[in-house]
Amino acid sequence: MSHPTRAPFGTRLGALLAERGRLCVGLDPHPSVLRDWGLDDDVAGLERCVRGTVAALGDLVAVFKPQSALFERFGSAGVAVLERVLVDVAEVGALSLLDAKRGDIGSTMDGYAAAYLADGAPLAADALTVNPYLGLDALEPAVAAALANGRGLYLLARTSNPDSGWLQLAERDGRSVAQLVVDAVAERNREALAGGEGLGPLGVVVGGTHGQGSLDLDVFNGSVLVPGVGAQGATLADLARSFSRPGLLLPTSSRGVLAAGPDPTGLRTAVTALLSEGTVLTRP
Ligand SMILES: O=C(O)c1cc(=O)[nH]c(=O)n1[C@@H]1O[C@H](COP(=O)(O)O)[C@@H](O)[C@H]1O
Repeated sequence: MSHPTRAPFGTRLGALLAERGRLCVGLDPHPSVLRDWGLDDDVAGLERCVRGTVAALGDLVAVFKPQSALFERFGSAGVAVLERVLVDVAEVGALSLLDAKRGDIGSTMDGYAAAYLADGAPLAADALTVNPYLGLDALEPAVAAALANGRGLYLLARTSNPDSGWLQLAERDGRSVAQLVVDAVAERNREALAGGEGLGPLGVVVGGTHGQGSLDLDVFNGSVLVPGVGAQGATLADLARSFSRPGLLLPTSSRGVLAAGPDPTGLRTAVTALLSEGTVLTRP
């Protein structure tokens, strides 16, 4: 059942991507980013960087992805900035994807679902990255909360780090572990969509550094978040060549975009260039 006042996540995402273009900007306020912006590596610097980025790009970008770790490193004061920037993202009409990669046994996952996916929670986001490698049963509370509240989840499938294949390309019955995640997500989306068209509420993460590789996305019915664009070396043209269905992709770049700051015009120029480059991702 969807939240009465909020359309399903896939519907909201699809509409916004059609309007603004297919790009997610990661809010990863590393010490090096703050230094390059001429800011101190403290809570005031953190706040200037992330809120300044959303203020500069809020009308251009469909999705912002704050990286929780880089706020948590300042303790409760950093988490307060995360709360504030989640509100900023909502106020500019973009979607927030909180990158916290949560995953724990089901009873604890209830707690994470209450923290990030419940209406009224201070850290509630439109979507959350989650780690399925404890087993899909463990994620059930998050799936239930997301579906009930018109929010989304992105499950890690094939991550961008160099050795992710060590686990994620191991095979069971001829399918890679990453493929098992993709197929399980597609099945849940089919149930959630109940015969309807469009994107389901659950997405997967596939690193752009590896490309599609042996993954089969032919019948996938959700958003595919693709990190690794920019600082990790992938380009949107690479993605268009590598993926059989580039129209499913949500490329995300953090340091690659933030490097153009702090000047708002510089940030907007960098994002406008990526959005126009992103038109190569047109196949459905
Ligand atoms: O889930 C993610 O966003 C993610 C998955 C993955 O496989 N690789 C990956 O880099 N990420 C995140 O995407 C961001 C990449 O940042 P940049 O390399 O600066 O663009 C970081 O916040 C990572 O934690």
